[in-house]
Parts: sequence; structure tokens; C-alpha cells
Amino acid sequence: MTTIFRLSQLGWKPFFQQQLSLEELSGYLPARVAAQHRTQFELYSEQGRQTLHISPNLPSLAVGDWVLLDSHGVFYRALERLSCFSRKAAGSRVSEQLMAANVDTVFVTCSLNQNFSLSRIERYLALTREAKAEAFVVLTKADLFDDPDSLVNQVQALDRRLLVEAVNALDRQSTAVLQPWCRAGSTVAVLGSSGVGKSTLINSLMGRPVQQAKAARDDDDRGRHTTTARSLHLIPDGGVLLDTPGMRELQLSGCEAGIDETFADISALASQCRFTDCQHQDEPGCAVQAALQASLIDQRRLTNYLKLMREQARNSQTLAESRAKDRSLSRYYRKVLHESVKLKKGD
Ligand SMILES: Nc1nc2c(ncn2[C@@H]2O[C@H](COP(=O)(O)OP(=O)(O)OP(=O)(O)O)[C@@H](O)[C@H]2O)c(=O)[nH]1
Ligand SMILES: [Zn+2]
Repeated sequence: MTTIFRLSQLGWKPFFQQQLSLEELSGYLPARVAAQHRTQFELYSEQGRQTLHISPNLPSLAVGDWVLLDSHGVFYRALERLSCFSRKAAGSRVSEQLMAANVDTVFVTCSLNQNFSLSRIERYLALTREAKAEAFVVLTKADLFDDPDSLVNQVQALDRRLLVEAVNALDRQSTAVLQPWCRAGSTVAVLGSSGVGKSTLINSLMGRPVQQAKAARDDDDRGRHTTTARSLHLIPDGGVLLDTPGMRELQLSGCEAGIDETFADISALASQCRFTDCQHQDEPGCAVQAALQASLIDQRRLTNYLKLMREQARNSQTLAESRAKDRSLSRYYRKVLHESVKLKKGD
């Protein structure tokens, strides 16, 4: 039996509808990428499930992307994205790996036990904001603590406008506070480190156990098909949940804007430093260090900001850049060698 989906069930909304011309509205079928397998994408549309073979003619697509198909089910074009999570492997565009597209809200998950870390939360906030999605911090295992509110307040202090809730991820009544973000037209995803309760939270939101998406094997050269779990799930409250293998291993790279937004207080200060390339260590005229001395920002937050900035800069350095550096270094060495030979010869 073919499952027929309503567009609204798949997260369709005015942002996508507005991109369609009159001709496209009448003659083309919107479909959403629900899974990425080794050789094909799985699509969901009002006509059910379809597959789309991965070929060089296709633009790069991610789970969550919307595409238009013609009346023969042939790919016509991809729609503009609202948000996109990617892994910029070695920084170049070619090796950019897309993880998920069109996520509205990310449940940044952190447990209230010894794993609780403001710095880790800031890291996930930076990733979420870089992708242009909204963050909602979900603090799990609230049932195991007497005073979850004190930690909720610490997270809230990072940003007054941040959405934060402490929940028992095992209890559907407790996770019901997330329902308004899981209604028709919304797409959500869950980020967080291992063991914090992401799968538990997903199962509660879905109202049933959901199989975790498995990474497809790349080295499958014997022609066997790799079974990859679906990455797109329809939430009973009407929204869509994306759970792609790559989302769980996201790293910071090319995340400067996301870090700037997450640490808006520090980046505003950094723009007032005397030197534009100030590292905020002990340079004269450093506005960040001055604010630290005046206790306007705390040391933990500054240390984390500097660490995340360094990390993203390192990850984003493209292969091309490092090769170019190698080339100019060897040119420099050759020049030095040439000069010293000339000196020795006395000319
Ligand atoms: N008491 C309690 N236990 C929880 C809660 N959330 C998760 N757990 C338990 O914590 C353990 C880890 O939860 P998972 O949902 O597997 O964590 P995960 O983030 O999906 O972990 P990975 O799959 O490694 O990424 C399980 O034993 C859960 O039952 C909670 O809110 N309260
Ligand atoms: Zn500075």
C-alpha cells in the first residue's frame, strides 16, 4: 500500500510555496528528501514515496531539502533552503557535506548530571545559529535532580531570549512543553553529545521507539545494498523530525558567524579592540581583556569563545590554503637557498 502524504505533514510552508511560479504550481510536484542512500535519495510527496538516483546532474541535496519533480517524476529543481547543516570538510565547497536542510528548531540537548556543561551548550548553539536554525535548550534527566532550576537559570543567563526547559525525557507529559515546536509546518532536529538522552527524547516526541539512522557504508564496492534507516520522521503532533547520522557528529568549521551570534557580548567588545587582529590575550587596547578585568564577562565564557574560534579557524583552513602555504614556503626556501649560494660565490 502506498502511503500518501499531505504537504503540510511534510513541513511545507509559505516560504517554499512562494518560490513556485504559476506554471510550477500547476505542473510540478514538490517532494521532500527523506533519506540519503548510497546511490539514491528517498523522497516523500503527495504521491507517496519515490526514489531519485544520485547523478552528477543533480545539485547537492540533503535530507530535508525540497525539490520539484515534473509529471514524469523527473527532477526539475531544488528549492531555496531556510537553514542548512553542513560539514565543510577541509573548507572547500566541493567537499562540503550536507547533513540536513530546512530545520526550523534544534533541540540542543544536555543532561543535568555531571555531563552538564555551559561550554558544550555554547558549542551547539554556535552550530545551530550558523545553520540559521532556532535553538531550544532541552536539559534532560530533570527527574534525577532536586533543583534543576538552578541549572536552567545558568543556561538562561547565557542569553535572555534563549528557550530553555528541564525535562524528564522518558516522560511524555514532561516533554509536552516541546509540542508547540513540533506542530504541522515545523521541522525539528536534536543535537547533543552521547548519552544525554537524544534517542529517549526522540522516542517521547514520536510516541514510539524510532530506529536511529545509521551511517551508510561508503566502502561497499561489492554491489550489496546498505540498509540505511530513514532520517525523516512524521511527529504525531504534526511536525517533522530529522535525525541524520551526520548531525550527531557535527564539528565546528566555518562557524564564525554562529560563534559571533552566540557570544554577541564578546564579539561586540572585540570590535572595539585597538588592533583588528587582536587575539584578546595581552595586547594593548584590548576591550575584551578590559571587560574581563572589570568583571563584565566571565573567564569561562571568554575561554570557551577563544577555544571555539581557534577550533573553527583550524577546521576551516582549506586544503587549497594549506597547499598554497606549502608552495609559498618552498618558494621562499628556494629563494633563501639561491641568495646564500650567490653570497658564497661572492656575487
Ligand atoms: N532518568 C532519566 N533517564 C534518562 C533521561 N533521558 C535519557 N535517559 C537515560 O539515559 C541513557 C542514555 O539515553 P539515550 O537516549 O540513549 O542517549 P543519546 O543521547 O541518544 O545517546 P547516543 O545514542 O550515544 O548519542 C538511557 O539509559 C536513557 O534511558 C531522563 O530525562 N531521565
Ligand atoms: Zn582584544
